[in-house]
Amino acid sequence: MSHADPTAKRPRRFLPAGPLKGRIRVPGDKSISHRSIMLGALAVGETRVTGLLEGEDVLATAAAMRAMGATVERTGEGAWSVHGVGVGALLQPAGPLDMGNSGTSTRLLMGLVASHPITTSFVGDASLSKRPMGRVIEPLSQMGASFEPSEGGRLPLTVHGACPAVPISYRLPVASAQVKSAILLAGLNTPGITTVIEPVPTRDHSERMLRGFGADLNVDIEANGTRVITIRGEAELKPQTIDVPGDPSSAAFFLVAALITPGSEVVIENVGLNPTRAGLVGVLRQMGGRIEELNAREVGGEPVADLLVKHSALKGIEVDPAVAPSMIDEFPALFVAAALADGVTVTSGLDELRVKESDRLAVMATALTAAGARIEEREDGLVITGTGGELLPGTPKGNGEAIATHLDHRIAMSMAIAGLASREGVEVDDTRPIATSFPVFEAMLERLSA
Ligand SMILES: O=C(O)C1=C[C@@H](OP(=O)(O)O)[C@@H](O)[C@H](O)C1
Ligand SMILES: C=C(OP(=O)(O)O)C(=O)O
Repeated sequence: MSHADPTAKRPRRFLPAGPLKGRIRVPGDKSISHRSIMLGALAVGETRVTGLLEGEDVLATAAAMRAMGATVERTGEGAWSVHGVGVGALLQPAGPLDMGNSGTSTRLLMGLVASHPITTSFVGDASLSKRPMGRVIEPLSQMGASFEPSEGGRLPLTVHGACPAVPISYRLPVASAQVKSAILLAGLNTPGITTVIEPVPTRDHSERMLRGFGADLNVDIEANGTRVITIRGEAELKPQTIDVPGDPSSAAFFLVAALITPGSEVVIENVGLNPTRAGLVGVLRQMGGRIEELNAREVGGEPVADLLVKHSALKGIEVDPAVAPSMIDEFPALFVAAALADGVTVTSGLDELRVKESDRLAVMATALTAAGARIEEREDGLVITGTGGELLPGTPKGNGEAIATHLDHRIAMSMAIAGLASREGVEVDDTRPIATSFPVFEAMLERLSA
């Protein structure tokens, strides 16, 4: 019997490795997985999902939808069946909804609850409890819901849904798919037409999937690129069969790992390449990364391809801030690529990275510096002077101590791949958060470098 303390951190040293070779298939897209369960839970009848990401964040969404009356069952590996209750028929959960580490679950479900006759509390881990919820509280309050948040608009918080809610027209003050989606989901059970005006486009899975489930949703694109999204409420959703494409945000770690590890050649199969998500591939190519798209096709209404990636001599570039929303979760991995490139990489327009699972600008600056990189942290981005080769610990600021990951899965995985290109390895203080989005990450990394 194991006496290991389940609450203890799980540190690990990621060692330099030989070339990465082989084919992998990363788990299903996290954003699409959350939405499959939420929308399935609102449709009348059975929605079947394959390729669902079975990470902790998505399991938190599944548990919450169950607590509000839907039947959500696992029928096989990545195969799930959801019997929905119908829009407007979510039930009052018996206790607080535990969102774990997941911002997407929290903000989207706050939207759903906001237009149902439900009062419930949302709780989460230490990381999630620091993240700003005011950005959804504001529009959802305009729709009639009321909120009792903790100080600073944070979790734990209680939502009192409004039924009927009031349709609004809301211009997004931050480029956030979570805020957009929260309003659209609230709009599903709101009489009349709810409008979201999106000056900077963000991932559009909610729009695609709501339409796929039969919602009356329309997107107009103005001459300046602003997107005006309208949804007619009191909708009836029809159950769907969904095949979830591989997550480009998970593929990102292996793209970068193969690019920076000499001799590597890897095929990552079935990667979602929705243009609102695929920014990293273009940026890595601009840096000289050899990435080919093979077998381009459509899966679950999303563009998908197999990516062939080979070790490449990367060079530093200035990253156009306009691409940021289409690769927002991939910056920690990009920073690793930049730390090993030849020359300087400048990033800007990344204020949103400061309110993710951790402050990803500060935490990656500290982590990469400790691993031997040269980083200048600015208000809205990092300036990284690449080594053009490997990371050498023991630089003046590096202290060889374990990298602090601050309950952030993407920091842990980014620094794990930085270890591949280091002379002495990189020690990550806690690998547990990886399970939120990519439970098989470590096994996949071992298989490719074996
Ligand atoms: O809508 C989504 O599924 C997500 C939107 C993004 O967050 P923001 O909306 O806060 O940018 C992203 O960082 C997150 O991982 C998933
Ligand atoms: C920001 C992320 O997720 P969330 O906001 O759902 O916690 C992420 O996965 O990088």
